[in-house]
Amino acid sequence: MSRPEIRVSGLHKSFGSNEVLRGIDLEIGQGEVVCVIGPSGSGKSTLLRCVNLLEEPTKGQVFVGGTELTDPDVDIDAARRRVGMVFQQFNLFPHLTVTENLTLPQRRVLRRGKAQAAKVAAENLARVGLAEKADAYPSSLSGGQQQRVAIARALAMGPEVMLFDEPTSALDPELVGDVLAVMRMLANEGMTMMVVTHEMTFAREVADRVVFMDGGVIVEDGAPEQVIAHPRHERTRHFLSRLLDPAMADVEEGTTDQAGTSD
Ligand SMILES: Nc1ncnc2c1ncn2[C@@H]1O[C@H](COP(=O)(O)OP(=O)(O)OP(=O)(O)O)[C@@H](O)[C@H]1O
Repeated sequence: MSRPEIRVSGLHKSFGSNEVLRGIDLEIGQGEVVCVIGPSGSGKSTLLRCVNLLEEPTKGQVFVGGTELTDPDVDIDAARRRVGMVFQQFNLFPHLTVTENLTLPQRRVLRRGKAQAAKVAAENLARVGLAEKADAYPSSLSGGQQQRVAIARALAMGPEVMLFDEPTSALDPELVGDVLAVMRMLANEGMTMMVVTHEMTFAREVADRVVFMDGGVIVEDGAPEQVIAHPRHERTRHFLSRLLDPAMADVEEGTTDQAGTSD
């Protein structure tokens, strides 16, 4: 692997007595795309949130581009700017235009001048295929377009790595493809990406590695074909069989009705 762009070492996170991350070690190389999968509550979001210090780890270290973000002496705001984050919800300001949604954080956080911020906004809107929506308000856009604006907003801050937390799970199925296409483009451009997703086609086709988490630990970490098609661990196999065939979950949990259908 090239120099790790993201390195997580001995990471623990507890909320009160609930130990959510129980010793995570993970390295992601420059330009690598890693998809993180796992059951609900396994700690995937908490791991992402620890990588950009939206959550403070209880123990362990996080490095991005060689800088330790968990070093108490580090300039936390500067360090955090190196990490772009895209959430399930788009979190756009409804009263601002698309361009203003992109310029505001640049001006407030990076102290960019108005013209420079507008130029960077325009470049990144073009990058996600939304140049013609520059003056629109978020409410006039589809969910997929709003998520692409959220991606452009993160890119406009010039991050070294991008984290995606279930970026398509709030979208209608027909809108998912456009967002995944933008993520695929970023991967092809060499962006280092960590993506929590259950989009298995994306994981198979775009990811360099798939990491399976369960119970706050990494159970399996390998090439997509290996983890998805030939999982080594029973826990991974069980999760994937339920994910790829949701009807199985109903059968196992006894929720299938007597006629054999479920709703
Ligand atoms: N801010 C918080 N305060 C208290 N508990 C939290 C907090 N954030 C997460 N947790 C708990 O941590 C555990 C793991 O949550 P997390 O969201 O990381 O899991 P996940 O694998 O991303 O799940 P999902 O797929 O449902 O999003 C859950 O039990 C959750 O309730």
